[in-house]
Amino acid sequence: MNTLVLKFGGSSFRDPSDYRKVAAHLAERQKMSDDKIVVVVSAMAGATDKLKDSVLNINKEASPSNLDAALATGEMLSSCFLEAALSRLGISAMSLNGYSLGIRTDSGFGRASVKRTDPRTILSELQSNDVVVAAGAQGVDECGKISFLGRNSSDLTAVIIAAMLNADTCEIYSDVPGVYTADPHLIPGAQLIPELSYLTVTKMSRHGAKVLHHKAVDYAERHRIRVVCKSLTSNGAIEGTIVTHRGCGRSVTVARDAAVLAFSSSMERDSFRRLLDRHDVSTISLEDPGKSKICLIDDLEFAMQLCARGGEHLPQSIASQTVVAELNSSEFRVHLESDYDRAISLARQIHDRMFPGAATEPLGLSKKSSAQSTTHG
Ligand SMILES: Nc1ncnc2c1ncn2[C@@H]1O[C@H](COP(=O)(O)OP(=O)(O)O)[C@@H](O)[C@H]1O
Ligand SMILES: N[C@@H](CC(=O)OP(=O)(O)O)C(=O)O
Repeated sequence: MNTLVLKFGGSSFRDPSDYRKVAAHLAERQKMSDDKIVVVVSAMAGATDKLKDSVLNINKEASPSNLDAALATGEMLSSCFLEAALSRLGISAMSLNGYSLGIRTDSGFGRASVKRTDPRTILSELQSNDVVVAAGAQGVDECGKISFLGRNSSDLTAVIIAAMLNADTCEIYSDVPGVYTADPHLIPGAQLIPELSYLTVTKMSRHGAKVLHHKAVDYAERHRIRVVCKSLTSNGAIEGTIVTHRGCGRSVTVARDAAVLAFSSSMERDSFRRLLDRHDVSTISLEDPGKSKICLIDDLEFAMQLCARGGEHLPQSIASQTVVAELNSSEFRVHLESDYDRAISLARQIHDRMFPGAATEPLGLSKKSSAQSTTHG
């Protein structure tokens, strides 16, 4: 049995009517082949943040496992909505969530790591249904507690399921058709990159390009899965970028609200960085002579917990900055800017320099209105 694995992120579900649009697309796909479909969904846009705020408003010290159980409900609900939209079209569909998906994790709540996978439940549901709808970003730990794989990790769920089912391709749908030379919502003239290597996309993602999660790209590379980025439009699906072993693009990335941690010595910084590396927390190094800084674009809370548990020296200061990174050939040049608008104009200047003559109007809406310069990464 051949199975198609597709993923629709929160950007595809801004309104409840979007579930019907996605269901209609799946119905079309079904008509085109006899393949079964597994579709991974994220929570509706903004839902995960709302759930997190709600729990923390009730108890700002809610336990990580309590938070995970709450956040996972965003994807659970989304999968039920899509099941409803599919059955309305007469398509037999079953939604599965972390309790039944066959994804076992450790108990690292908040950013749990996958330990093993078991395709039996999905396969058995595919025997009696045409479509399985899987709630993204979740699994269960060895005690059967729900665990969240991390923010934006539904991409990872999709790739894990593709690997479980021996699918050779995983299609990731979002509100842009693929990976661009910069965020097309921020940078006029950002260009779609038709083919990119896993390594390049991972680097872009680790520096703030949200479109694909770096852990998903790593997993896809290890399991030889081709990732295809797509977008659903009123004229059907547009295929933008194929991620394989080929293609290295130049690009500019922007990461807002990154945490810049300053240590009193480079030894303390390096020791902290090694600790983060062991726990797979991405860091951006900043060549800043004498200042011993390191930058995290997310996972600050988790990093500080590791720091406390590991008896490491706490950073002397933590500042919030926007990181603008330019990827040229194999090197990153990193700029820090405390003012977001200035960071955006810097990113635009860099992009104009990289791609002279490309600048036009930004694609669609500008989501958000915007740098000491250091090298690296
Ligand atoms: N280089 C890039 N190429 C394409 N999109 C990018 C890039 N950098 C940032 N983005 C942003 O990634 C967004 C899509 O990712 P995301 O919001 O996580 O989608 P989803 O919710 O569907 O997973 C786009 O709307 C775009 O603003
Ligand atoms: N909803 C979760 C998981 C996710 O992957 O979302 P998205 O596919 O919209 O990036 C989050 O926001 O963290």
